[in-house]
Amino acid sequence: MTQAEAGLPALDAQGVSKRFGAVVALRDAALTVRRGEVVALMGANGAGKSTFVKILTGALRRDGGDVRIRGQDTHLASPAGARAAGLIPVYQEPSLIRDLDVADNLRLGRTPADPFLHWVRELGIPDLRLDDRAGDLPLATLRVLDLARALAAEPDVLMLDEMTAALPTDLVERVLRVVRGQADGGRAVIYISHRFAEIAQICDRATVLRDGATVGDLPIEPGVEDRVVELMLGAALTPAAARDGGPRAMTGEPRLHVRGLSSGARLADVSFDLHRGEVLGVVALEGQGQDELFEVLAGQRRASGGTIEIEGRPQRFRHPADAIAAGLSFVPGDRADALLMVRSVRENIALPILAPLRRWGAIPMRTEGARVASAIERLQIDTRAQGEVRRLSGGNQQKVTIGRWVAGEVRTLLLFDPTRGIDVRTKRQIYGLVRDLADQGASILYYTSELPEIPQACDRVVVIFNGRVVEILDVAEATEERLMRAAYGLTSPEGRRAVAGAGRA
Ligand SMILES: Nc1ncnc2c1ncn2[C@@H]1O[C@H](COP(=O)(O)OP(=O)(O)OP(=O)(O)O)[C@@H](O)[C@H]1O
Repeated sequence: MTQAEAGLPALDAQGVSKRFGAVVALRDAALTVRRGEVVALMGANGAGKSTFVKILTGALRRDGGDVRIRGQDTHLASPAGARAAGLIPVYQEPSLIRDLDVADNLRLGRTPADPFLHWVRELGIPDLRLDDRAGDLPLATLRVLDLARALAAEPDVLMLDEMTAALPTDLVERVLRVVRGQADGGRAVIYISHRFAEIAQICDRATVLRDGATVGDLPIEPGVEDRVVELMLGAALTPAAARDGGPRAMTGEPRLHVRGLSSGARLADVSFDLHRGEVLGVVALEGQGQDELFEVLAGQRRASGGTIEIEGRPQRFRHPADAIAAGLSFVPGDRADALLMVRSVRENIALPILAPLRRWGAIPMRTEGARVASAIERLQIDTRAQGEVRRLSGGNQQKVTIGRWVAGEVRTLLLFDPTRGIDVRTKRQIYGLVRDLADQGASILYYTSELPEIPQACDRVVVIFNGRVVEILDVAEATEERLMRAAYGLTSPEGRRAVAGAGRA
């Protein structure tokens, strides 16, 4: 690199536009990033962030605008061309081919194994084997592997789209350290996220997109959050309504009674009760058995021990249909598992409504239509590209997975990290929805990788460590510090007493 090049922005994009048929995804997007900087790219769901990154990495062609790399006007015609120019992305959805093992995936992407494995260890996954089949790995691991692959390519400009959204807190910390380290080592980073705490921790500036246009570029300093939200939404966000009444008294027979549940190597011994009208939070670091717990409850994986009772009746699930028939509705963390990608928003939301109605002959379209419309409205799903769900922005796809259960009549909802990739305003709507469902008598098990969500949405919280429940707390006592300590296996006497109580049949 010449000295003149070194002084120029690593990447400078101005006036970028892009349409998909009638949908204007970008009108006037601009972004500049220099070496040594982490720039946050922010915007509400559907603002155009992913489209912008795809243009900057050659995955999509822009309709108009200029892109300069180290001062050179550039037409990025393909992902390979962008890679050659040093622009490397990590997208929202895992990119490894599920049917291949890790080694074959590396070969396919021409990723050198040694630096890849170095970054995998650095990022906190010490036990990865190259012969692991990608499809058998948890979503969080797949995301970290995508990042390790990008780092192994030694990017000039690293672009991370919702990198931490599926990660538990311990992995998030490592990722943030590594990403900041990249910039401190002289690289440029573009960081898309809906999490302000992370942005405050590692970013230098925030560029804000609204409806496809850049509307602000601000240095990160104390108090910038409100200004960013205002720019993102075009208005100030009304303060979150305080939860009224505190946790309700949990009396009577629990709706879901789980005792000594175990499965595979990770889920060792989990017991808890979930009551009617209750939202029970689940907190755990990566790989503590939470994935297995939800899979067993959803009928996707067999329990090797323990019991599940629903309203006093013992259950044994052999298939997801058994869990659904027993009234358990599962929203998985990986939306690719939940959605029919080439079907419409309406069909995806109507799926569980139609299944029971079909048994009675003709489908009453009006009832279905009204329920679907109400779910779309309540979750503010952006339906500009509603013909096929795969064309929606990531956050809007996530809303469809939740809308499906809001539109139906849900009794027990198993939510696994439901706000992954969801913007700040819609997150609040989801907490409100979860509370409304509970007020109407639904029971909700709510795993979240974002601790600040617990007081917003939950009545009580169980913390799982090493496949076991180590602490059960009322939300009033569940400070972030206490939850983190418990998540690392450092529990309190009160929490241990509550766990001992739940262990009694
Ligand atoms: N292939 C496509 N065909 C039609 N419309 C599309 C396509 N890809 C994106 N869009 C539309 O472009 C708009 C911007 O989407 P984009 O994914 O860039 O948003 P985003 O800011 O990344 O949102 P999120 O925070 O939800 O990930 C959305 O209305 C989306 O539906």
